[in-house]
Amino acid sequence: MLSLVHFYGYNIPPFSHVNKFSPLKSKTRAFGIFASNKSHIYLANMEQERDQERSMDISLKDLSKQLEDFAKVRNWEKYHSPRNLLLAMVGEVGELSEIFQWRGEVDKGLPNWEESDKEHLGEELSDVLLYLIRLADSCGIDLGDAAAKKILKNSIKYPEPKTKREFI
Ligand SMILES: Nc1ccn([C@H]2C[C@H](O)[C@@H](COP(=O)(O)OP(=O)(O)OP(=O)(O)O)O2)c(=O)n1
Repeated sequence: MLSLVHFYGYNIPPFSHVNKFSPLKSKTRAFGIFASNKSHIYLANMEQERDQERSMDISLKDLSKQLEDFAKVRNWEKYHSPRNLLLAMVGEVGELSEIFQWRGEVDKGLPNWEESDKEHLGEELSDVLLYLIRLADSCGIDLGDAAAKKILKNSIKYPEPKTKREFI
């Protein structure tokens, strides 16, 4: 994947590279690109498919590995202590809150928001998630496992309503 990406001069930001890319599919796509005059259409389709694959298949473990590599190659592991990561995450929660600050109540789906504001929101949500994953890793906590267990615990603490009346 990287060679294909580099060949076309794509500038891939650190967190958008995901390992879930089928070599078979990428070969098929590469052949499509070279075999056709309409290479820009194939390239656009390839980019779109890659976006879909990214959002569908990514797991906490994928993200955790990418974050580990990101810190390792920059020699940032020494800074990624539990306390520093917690503070960084809280800072990002502050940046996330600023997006909602002074807007009043916001409808679900954010129907009246500019696309650029939604993109910004996605970035700040990601920063919080990424630091959270890194924090959990730095504490030796398997976040996926812990979250699944917590959902189970919540369901025992707050059982499903048995009657419609209880549902309210
Ligand atoms: N020591 C660091 C610094 C950054 N990051 C990563 C995790 C976050 O996803 C993102 C945070 O980067 P910035 O501190 O530049 O924060 P923002 O992206 O929010 O930029 P800004 O505060 O300028 O809006 O980069 C990291 O892992 N470790």
